[in-house]
Amino acid sequence: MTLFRIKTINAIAPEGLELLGDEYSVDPEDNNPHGIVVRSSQVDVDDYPELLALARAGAGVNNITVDKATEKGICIFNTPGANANAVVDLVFPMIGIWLRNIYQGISFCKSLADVPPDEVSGEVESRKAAFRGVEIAGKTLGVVGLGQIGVRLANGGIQRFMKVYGFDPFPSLDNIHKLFSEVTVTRAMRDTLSQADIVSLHLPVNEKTRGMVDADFIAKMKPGAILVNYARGPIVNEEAVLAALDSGHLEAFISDFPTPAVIAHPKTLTTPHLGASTTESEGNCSRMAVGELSAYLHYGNITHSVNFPNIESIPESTVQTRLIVINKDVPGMIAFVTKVLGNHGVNIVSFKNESNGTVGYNIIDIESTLDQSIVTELEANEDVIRTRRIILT
Ligand SMILES: NC(=O)C1=CN([C@@H]2O[C@H](COP(=O)(O)OP(=O)(O)OC[C@H]3O[C@@H](n4cnc5c(N)ncnc54)[C@H](O)[C@@H]3O)[C@@H](O)[C@H]2O)C=CC1
Ligand SMILES: O=C(O)C(=O)COP(=O)(O)O
Repeated sequence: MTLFRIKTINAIAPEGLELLGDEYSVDPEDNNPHGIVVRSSQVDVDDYPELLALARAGAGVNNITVDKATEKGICIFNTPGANANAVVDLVFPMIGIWLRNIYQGISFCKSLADVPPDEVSGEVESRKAAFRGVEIAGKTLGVVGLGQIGVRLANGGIQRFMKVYGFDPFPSLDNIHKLFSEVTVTRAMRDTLSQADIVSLHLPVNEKTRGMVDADFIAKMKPGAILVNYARGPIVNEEAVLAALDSGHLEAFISDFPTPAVIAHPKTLTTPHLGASTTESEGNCSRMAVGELSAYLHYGNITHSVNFPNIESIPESTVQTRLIVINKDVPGMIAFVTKVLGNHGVNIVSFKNESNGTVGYNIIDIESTLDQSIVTELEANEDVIRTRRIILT
């Protein structure tokens, strides 16, 4: 029997979707789903009246109306780290392609297709000097954003015999502990920018970071440095970057977010948002997104939400009803919920609460059924955003 309808948007790897059992329907055409799994397409949660949760199979959630989702009690997940390796695995080769003139070298070889066979090797040896490059080893890498990707990139730089500096204004201890000791973490961004031959961006786009890489940012970089953007296009002020390429202050701009002006500039290399596009990463993201979504739909448990607090509770076998109360994070809500339930003689087996400063989330286990009238009474409180009754069998 179908309990939950899931809509997929974009190509979601089957490895994850296959984990969903018979209680789920999965349909890209579903227009009224309980859950959505999406990659980079835009999603406005207003379009889905019964939506309970959405899982972004990936890192960035700038394509989702997260604030509206919070107001409506819709939980938004992402999959931290699941595609981080894929990004790092592309950024280093792209730097190498620029530094070693590989793109031009490959084009040159292609141009030899019609040269008589006995002349090819002579052409190669006489003209290869034009493609001489420089090495990654010994260069200084500056990583802006030491999250899942930034930490792996910084460590990868050390493994490639680079000097590595990194900056993050809100570093998570988990990530910082994974950094190799050789990486220098600077307290100010300018101290990373001023040291680096190559600056790589690995931070989310949001109202604070949109346009962050402007003329001032670039002026703090070393003359002749290379800028790499595998984070998001709008973090970079394109006009400022193009001007710096023209003046020579930047040697090159390598980006996953092509625009006509960037593609047209001779000092750029672009890829079509390919950072996470590997078989491994797509499988990881799909499995993780589906796991998060199904734990939420079935039990109301939360891991890796970007707008709700993390919370997990395993129900006792005697529990019949799990009541979820999502409320604004204001004082007195636990007392309110327990009072309403107590007034109706409802015996609570377990009450778990977590909050994140915006949303309070309560998992209340009950050994009986729960009348709709009691739920209605809870919902009448203007600080209650949403409730769910999950029937456990
Ligand atoms: N090109 C692609 O296909 C992909 C792009 N991305 C992009 O990369 C971003 C980072 O991904 P993850 O490392 O997985 O995320 P993450 O959340 O683990 O790390 C992001 C880090 O950026 C830091 N940060 C926030 N504001 C900052 C600022 N103003 N300056 C410096 N650091 C700042 C945060 O404190 C955090 O440590 C994503 O938000 C997404 O936009 C992620 C995956 C694939
Ligand atoms: O995870 C991210 O933030 C990405 O940018 C990856 O996007 P994608 O899932 O490849 O469309």
